[in-house]
Amino acid sequence: MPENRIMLDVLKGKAAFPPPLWMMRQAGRYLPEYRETRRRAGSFLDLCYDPDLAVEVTLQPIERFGFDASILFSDILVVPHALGRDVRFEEGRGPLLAPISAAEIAALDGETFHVNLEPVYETVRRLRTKLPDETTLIGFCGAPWTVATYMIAGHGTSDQAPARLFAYREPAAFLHLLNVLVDYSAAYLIRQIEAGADVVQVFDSWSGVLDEVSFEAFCVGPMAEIVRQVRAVHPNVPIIGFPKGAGAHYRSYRQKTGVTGLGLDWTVPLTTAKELQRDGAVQGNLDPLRLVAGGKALADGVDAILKALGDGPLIFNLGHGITPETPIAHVEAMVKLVRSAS
Ligand SMILES: Cc1c2[nH]c(c1CCC(=O)O)Cc1[nH]c(c(CCC(=O)O)c1C)Cc1[nH]c(c(CCC(=O)O)c1C)Cc1[nH]c(c(C)c1CCC(=O)O)C2
Repeated sequence: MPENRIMLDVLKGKAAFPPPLWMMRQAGRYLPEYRETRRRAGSFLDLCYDPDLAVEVTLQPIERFGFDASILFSDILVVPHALGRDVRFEEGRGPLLAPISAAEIAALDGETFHVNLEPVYETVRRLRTKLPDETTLIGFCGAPWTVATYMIAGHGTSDQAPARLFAYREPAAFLHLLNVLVDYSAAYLIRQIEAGADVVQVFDSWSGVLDEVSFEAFCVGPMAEIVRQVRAVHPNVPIIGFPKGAGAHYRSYRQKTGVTGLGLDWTVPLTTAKELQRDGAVQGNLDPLRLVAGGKALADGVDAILKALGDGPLIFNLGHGITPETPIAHVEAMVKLVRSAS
């Protein structure tokens, strides 16, 4: 592995200034070239499973902005899809799944899991050969809790009430679902690493809707087990955990799961982020809407993060994914602000 992948140094706890920079959802609808490829692909899942097109869209933001890291283009819902669940993406409606029952959870079968995901592994292999040597390649999956919320409700919700109720009413079935997702997610990350991913990130986008006991049981426990399983095979590959909305739980999340890097959403105060940085690298946490607004809102947000966190191990990122309405000129301005900072 080349010495010059700056993000890997930061994940080892070293400070780098200006910090390495990438954006969650950096390949997406705010880019006209993404929309063009997407039209050629047919369905969204066709795009995820077509290595030619998935490589193409993964590289688009690297070619345009020269980010320090490239994230595999795929989706967290390919895991339930590869486990045989019906998953669709409808224009303007987001993901639609067949809601899973307790009986279907007991019958989940991963016999063809890796065969189904082979196009994703092929995408990772091709990416590692095509990317500039100094660009870090990030593989990813969804955290068991977040993936379970979509499997249970069948669609996105604002508070994940269906999954929370299911967890309380059907604890045994729910626990089994989390355990299945832990094992397959860990195996999926291991295969991505073997295909060439330098770092893996686990997205727990819905960890912020849980009470203390449930956060511990549904987010921390499963993530600790994923980290254990991945490290047992690949002890030196950094793992970034992004428990969005974890608030007061962020510190114990890192301590109990053992993640290398901690993704922070934009609501985490920078004084708290500074404290979290004492235990290792942090990633974040610009409000994506500052990037939509641009101008002073953007400059102030970037400046505050760099001032607070720039002298420690920081990976500059948004506090969640970039939104489709973001002007490209604002992304260019953000890159300039971060890279020219002194
Ligand atoms: C919850 C979640 C999903 N997917 C993901 C998460 C976790 C991160 C987060 O909270 O945003 C993760 C994800 N989804 C996608 C990536 C690609 C890599 C990247 O560039 O970051 C990643 C890392 C592509 C995508 N995944 C999706 C799109 C847009 C669909 C399209 O192009 O038609 C992209 C580029 C679809 C998707 N996929 C998902 C939803 C809710 C949606 C619909 C919302 C939307 O439309 O933005 C599930």
